[in-house]
Amino acid sequence: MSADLANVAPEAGVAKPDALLVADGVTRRFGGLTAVRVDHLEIQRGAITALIGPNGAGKSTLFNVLSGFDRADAGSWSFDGHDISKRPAHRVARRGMVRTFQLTKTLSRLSVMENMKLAARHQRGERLALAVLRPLWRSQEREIERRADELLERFRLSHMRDEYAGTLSGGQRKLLEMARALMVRPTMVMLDEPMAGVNPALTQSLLGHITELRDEGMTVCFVEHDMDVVMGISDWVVCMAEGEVVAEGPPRAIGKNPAVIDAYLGKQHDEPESRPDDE
Ligand SMILES: Nc1ncnc2c1ncn2[C@@H]1O[C@H](COP(=O)(O)OP(=O)(O)OP(=O)(O)O)[C@@H](O)[C@H]1O
Repeated sequence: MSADLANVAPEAGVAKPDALLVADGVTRRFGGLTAVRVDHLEIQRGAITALIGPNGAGKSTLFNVLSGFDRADAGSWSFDGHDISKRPAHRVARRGMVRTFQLTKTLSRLSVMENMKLAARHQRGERLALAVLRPLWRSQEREIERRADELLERFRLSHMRDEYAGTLSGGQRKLLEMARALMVRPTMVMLDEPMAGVNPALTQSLLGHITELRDEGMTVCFVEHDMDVVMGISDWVVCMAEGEVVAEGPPRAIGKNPAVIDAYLGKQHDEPESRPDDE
């Protein structure tokens, strides 16, 4: 664990010594269902934070809201001291916070390189620039391509550069998702289940890439179901259940936290079905 987090109390909503992202009162409702109601959450700069919790806990919804891909019904959140609540995704990305997305059908029909270029344009929100600054755009295009090649090399996808993204294996897709997110040199990446559908050989490689990003100073927050992965690479773990943050702590302690056990097994797990006194 990074030394900075060593003295942080393992409590839901606890303050961090150097918080990059700070969220308050974030609520997202879908009809009658409150998918997210996070009172307070801080994400430590330069650390790997895992977001865990049972299915339907609200993890992806929280990611979507914080990164500007979904709207909140209430709440505010700041990134590096700047209020980014209610900002669209490309403005959040411009501030330095980017989330990964699974490759959609449309993206599968584009080449790996086209995917990389598209990520840069979308994250920068360049529609206006395209219309107004064509000459500048051409030189930007070259810079984008140079950056893309650099990242494809780093993630060992150079040989797939001109292939359709749809032909990539599950693990290669995850690498491409990560590479796409890095096109705009973010300070924080939010990875949604980066290991899902990845074979064990590539899992190691992906884990290596994630810790490498942290070691280079990037802040990483990821949603993950695989506890071995969580234990293996996170500096801090946040557990959600029914929309709320119910526990936080270092990975070695989180599995023993009663609130985490309750979240996964249901509160009734420690209540015997019938007590001897009842008889
Ligand atoms: N667009 C939507 N419309 C209606 N309900 C939604 C929508 N998105 C999410 N929900 C509901 O909000 C709740 C939280 O979902 P969310 O996907 O955020 O959970 P999660 O923790 O990411 O789950 P999982 O681990 O299964 O991906 C769920 O009950 C889900 O059905």
